[in-house]
Amino acid sequence: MNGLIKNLAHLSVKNISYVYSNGNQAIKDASFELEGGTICALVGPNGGGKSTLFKSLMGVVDPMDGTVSLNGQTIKQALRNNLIAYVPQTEEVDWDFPILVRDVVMMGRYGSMNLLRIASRNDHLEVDKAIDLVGLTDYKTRQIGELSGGQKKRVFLARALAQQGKVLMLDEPFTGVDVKTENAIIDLLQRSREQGHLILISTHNLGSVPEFCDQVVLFNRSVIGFGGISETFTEENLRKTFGGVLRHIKLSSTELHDDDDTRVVTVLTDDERPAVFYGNTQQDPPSSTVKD
Ligand SMILES: Nc1ncnc2c1ncn2[C@@H]1O[C@H](COP(=O)(O)OP(=O)(O)OP(=O)(O)O)[C@@H](O)[C@H]1O
Repeated sequence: MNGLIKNLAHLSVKNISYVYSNGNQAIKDASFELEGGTICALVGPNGGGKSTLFKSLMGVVDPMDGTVSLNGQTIKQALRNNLIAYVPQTEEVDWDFPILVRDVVMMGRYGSMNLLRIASRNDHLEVDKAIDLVGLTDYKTRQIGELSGGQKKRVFLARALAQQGKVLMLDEPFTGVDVKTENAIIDLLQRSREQGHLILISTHNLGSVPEFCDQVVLFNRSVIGFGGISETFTEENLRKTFGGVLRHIKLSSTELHDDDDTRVVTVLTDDERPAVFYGNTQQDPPSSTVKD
């Protein structure tokens, strides 16, 4: 959070595969590489393997084949060296556990403390700063279970910011948050990118991907497409990723507009009526502006 980070991250995922014990193949021969100073979206259908990919990058599951490394270190070494911060899906957390907001955020500092985990003055300062950045200073001494869904997400974002890892991974941080909170989170991620952090974010909110991400990994068991937003986040690639079923996908890219019409287009399945969305308001489309 303080100034530019040194030695930018280089995350390398090479030919990894993972099969759950019940035979579900969640990842098949996936490869991509990312550098610090980037926000990369991880996009794919439900059950497409995004969370399992995150778990592989967090060392929670061990790929049967392939390798994951960060700056030449194995993921286990990178975790020990405190290089990776993670914001989990809200459902993965036990909210009944009695713990204060500031203590959750302090967990982000554990990797920089000694075995006794005695927080230094600097640890307290960093925790206060991170809580302030996510706008929760007034909630610092609240039990986390007493917060709303969006506030809980911000607590975990603060924990990740306080950790100051080179890589920040967020699993669906926008689910259930209001527009103001989403914008505040995007603003924080953009600031982290400017400092040189590598940010990998899984999201179903496809409309906002071109607005704040530089790169995208399109993922459905394997990498369907990977690269810069303008060349990779295309209708054709999205159709491949989602198996031809696109619902409420808003693309304002020129690919869907050969004219000066800048309205976003929503592509629906074949049996549904096409529609144009103006912000959040659905209206009947002038047929000439919609290509499906
Ligand atoms: N613990 C598990 N045991 C067996 N199969 C699992 C387990 N967790 C996930 N799977 C299966 O692995 C596949 C990938 O699941 P995963 O949760 O990684 O997808 P996802 O892209 O994160 O989905 P969503 O967008 O719905 O969160 C799915 O077919 C899922 O049913």
